[in-house]
Amino acid sequence: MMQQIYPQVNHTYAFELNKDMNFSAAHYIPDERAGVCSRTHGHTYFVNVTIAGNHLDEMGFLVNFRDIKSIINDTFDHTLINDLPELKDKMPSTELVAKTIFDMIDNHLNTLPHAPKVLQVFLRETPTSYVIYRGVR
Ligand SMILES: Nc1nc2c(c(=O)[nH]1)N=C([C@H](O)[C@H](O)COP(=O)(O)OP(=O)(O)OP(=O)(O)O)CN2
Ligand SMILES: [Zn+2]
Repeated sequence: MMQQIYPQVNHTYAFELNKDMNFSAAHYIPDERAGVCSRTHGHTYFVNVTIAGNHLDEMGFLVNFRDIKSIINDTFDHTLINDLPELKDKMPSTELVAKTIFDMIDNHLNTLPHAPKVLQVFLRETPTSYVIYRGVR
């Protein structure tokens, strides 16, 4: 799909996992300064999530790739992002969608006893526009 090299995160964890995926969704930026982007339009978003940790679960997984895909697709695929409760009262910009994905993955990882960490969410909205979110450190 996206066989692409993403910007790397410096860390000292023993394991690093990356999951690529895409989802289709519509949005609009409800501000006239956004110009044509204030009209409802669609994208095929491309996502790369970077997760790291020092310990694995009983299956030898840092985290199940399929769980990461489900968390994102079940929320965003074939939606109007403006209507999602996850972005209530927020603009559905690439920046805030990337942060929302990061926070959703972070919440899931915090339920796992071996405590992997999400380090980076790369979100491409168009062939020429993408955002990276790494959380507040
Ligand atoms: N900082 C941001 N700027 C813009 C966002 C955003 O989320 N964050 N979003 C938009 C629009 O939603 C639009 O979908 C993307 O804009 P743009 O990159 O201009 O898309 P194009 O395909 O038209 O880009 P070209 O390089 O001109 O082909 C706007 N800005
Ligand atoms: Zn857009």
